[in-house]
Amino acid sequence: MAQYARNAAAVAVIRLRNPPVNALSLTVLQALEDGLKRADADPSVKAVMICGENGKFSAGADIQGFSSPKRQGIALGPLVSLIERSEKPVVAAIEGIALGGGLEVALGCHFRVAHVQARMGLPEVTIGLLPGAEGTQRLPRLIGVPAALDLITTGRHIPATEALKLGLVDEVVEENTVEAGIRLANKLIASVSLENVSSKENRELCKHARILTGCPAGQPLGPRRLSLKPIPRLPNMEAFLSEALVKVKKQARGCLAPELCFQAVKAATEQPFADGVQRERELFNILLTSGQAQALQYAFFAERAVQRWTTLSGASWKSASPQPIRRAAVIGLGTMGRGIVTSLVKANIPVVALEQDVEYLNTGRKAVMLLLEREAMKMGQDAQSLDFHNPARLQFTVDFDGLRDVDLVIEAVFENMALKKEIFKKLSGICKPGAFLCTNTSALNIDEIASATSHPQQVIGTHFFSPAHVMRLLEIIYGRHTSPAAIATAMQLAKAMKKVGVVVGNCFGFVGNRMMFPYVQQAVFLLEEGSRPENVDQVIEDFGFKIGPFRMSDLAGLDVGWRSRKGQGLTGASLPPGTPARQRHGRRYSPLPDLLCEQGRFGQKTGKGWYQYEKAGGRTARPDPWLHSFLSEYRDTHQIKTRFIDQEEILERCLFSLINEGFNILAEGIASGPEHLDVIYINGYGWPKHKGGPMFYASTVGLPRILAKLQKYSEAHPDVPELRPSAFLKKLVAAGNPPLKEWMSCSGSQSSKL
Ligand SMILES: CC(C)(COP(=O)(O)OP(=O)(O)OC[C@H]1O[C@@H](n2cnc3c(N)ncnc32)[C@H](O)[C@@H]1OP(=O)(O)O)[C@@H](O)C(=O)NCCC(=O)NCCSC(=O)C[C@@H](O)CCCCCCCCCCCCC(=O)O
Repeated sequence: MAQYARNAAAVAVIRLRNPPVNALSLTVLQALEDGLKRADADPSVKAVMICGENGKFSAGADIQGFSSPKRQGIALGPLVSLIERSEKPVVAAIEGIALGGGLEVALGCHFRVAHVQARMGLPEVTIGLLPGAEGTQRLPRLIGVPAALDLITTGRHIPATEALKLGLVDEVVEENTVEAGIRLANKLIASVSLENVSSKENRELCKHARILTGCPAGQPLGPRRLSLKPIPRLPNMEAFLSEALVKVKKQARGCLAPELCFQAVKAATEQPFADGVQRERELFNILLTSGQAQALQYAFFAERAVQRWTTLSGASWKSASPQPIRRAAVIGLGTMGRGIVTSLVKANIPVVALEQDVEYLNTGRKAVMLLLEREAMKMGQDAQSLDFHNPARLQFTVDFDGLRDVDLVIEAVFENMALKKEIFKKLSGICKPGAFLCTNTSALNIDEIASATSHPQQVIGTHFFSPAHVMRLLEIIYGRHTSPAAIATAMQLAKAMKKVGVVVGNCFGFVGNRMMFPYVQQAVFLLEEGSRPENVDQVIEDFGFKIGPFRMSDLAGLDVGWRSRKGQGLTGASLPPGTPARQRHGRRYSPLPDLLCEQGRFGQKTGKGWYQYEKAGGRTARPDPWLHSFLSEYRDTHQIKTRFIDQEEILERCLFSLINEGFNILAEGIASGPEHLDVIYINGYGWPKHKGGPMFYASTVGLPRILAKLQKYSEAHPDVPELRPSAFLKKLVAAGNPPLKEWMSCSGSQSSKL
């Protein structure tokens, strides 16, 4: 709702109230409209101030409402117009946040005062929409087309100081914003009512109010009504807009909202306000019904739902308390360790960074300092807080004794079980008993690592993604003995590092890599059967992935998987003589990646892999004629009949096998809901967010179709168990293809939090 109050000095205060973020539900909108009408009808009210409860103006329209079947009721756009038309000055007092529809309400007000720590923005684009309450028409009139286009197409939040520079707010205050808003409202009242009074003091007050408001005498509000303002012209508007469109399209990678945001702002430059608003509405409705908005809004809530973690044994976020991390340590300063140290420093956690010897330490130290300097450059003034040259904040050592008093250690050494166990044994003897011992591993067994310590309840997996200071995902893996406090602490740490932590169970590859395995496997099988790396990558990139499986493999290095397969006895010296080239343990196996590695083709780092590069370390992938003839010879050698494989088959075999593994993971309780898998894939594996993640995508394709396709491919490839439909998928189809939020109630495992 919105609370209406009168203060003694003729200012009506309307306070938006809908905890926790004062989202503009229909009830809030109705109360806001009632408040405005009441203030208008009361002759003793001379000005209105709108603010939000609990130090937050508003996070915008209630996102839940967009997916509710009943969307009738008062619309926000007309309400913003109503505010703007008011004959009594309306002031917005912005504290905390004014986002989306919240900022649009503020744009309807005649004056805006913001607290210095407030943040503002129009993030609708990030949930697949555009500012649909006339914001695409008012904002460019206020701050100009380039700045408005930037805010609307990126959805970025800006601090109050930047808003002041842009002219988005009139005043930034450090003190109580509501009081400042009332003070301004009182000055405005004085400006209106004292116009014709001739005392010197009143004339001064009037002058002050006019300077403050920029309103000429006798027309106190006209120029403050943004709908009446012309769009600030650019000398080269057309050229500017064409360039901007190219940029927006490039960054959107198949997501509709940025381009439609652009179109709405373009309409503001070409049409009168009312027509622009009409265009905004049309474009808004296209987005609202596009499916992408639904996917992006699902992703928004999924990211919040995974914060409410549970484990198979019933531990959960409700009962577990995170422990404070006053000091942390990182072991190993390779690529991952450097990124992890950087993330911790940025989170203001003092760090001890440890390497095995002085040479490695010096190399690692240089690399970390370089990363931190780059981060500091990006942060500008705020960088002072990093203070990373201070040894109390960041210390480098080769001495394990330096780890005695840390609260948490993140081991980030080479992916080798024996080495990790040796380190954990050492840590167990050195660290204080309450210290949490985290292992950065992408696949290894957490329980086995924990078995090397005397307090396995403190051991937990923290799977960072490369580059660790950039990637948002942190897969948090609990073992058999991991304590709820360790999970809660790791989740808290993820938040401090501005990452999204997802709690999952312990199995080979955990969630992300376990689902990735069948996807990559299918991609390689497709090469055997007739595709080329560039065909497969193109299909996957057209779907919206940032990078296809072969470009990805070249980037990560083919040697990583090769080492792991050698370790598993799938290739290399330990392979029993007589093992068929294309079969392991009775299943289909492709030795293609091993053969490339044997040729020294490790990907970008060697200048050759699935593609060729301009040089070792080069980044521009070009199709490689050598690889094409190598594939032909390989097919001849193994008498594989080549066929044309269409895009549909490429997409389905890669994605449906990945999704199928997702259903197995859910059935086993390794993740407690489909939203966990989706958050992992969006934030760690480049799954296009506007397709909602693999499990959401499955729900949009329809589970019966996924099942039928898997059955078809499985019959064609009986030696590929990953294509055999998961029992849980079959169960869901038999249960009538229930909506995603009901899946877990059919699993016999835990329930989804969505
Ligand atoms: C606000 C935040 C920055 C806060 O972050 P923080 O980390 O502090 O906290 P959380 O993110 O965990 O959030 C706490 C809590 O609040 C929930 N929540 C947050 N924002 C919203 C919201 N806007 N709506 C609902 N719920 C919200 C969140 O889920 C958490 O809940 P939990 O249960 O997990 O505790 C951060 O939350 C944030 O960034 N929020 C989103 C901000 C945003 O995107 N705002 C834009 C919203 S969309 C909008 O405003 C649209 C407008 O332009 C108006 C459009 C006009 C509408 C017209 C509609 C007409 C439709 C009819 C068309 C007819 C055609 C037809 O029928 O076919």
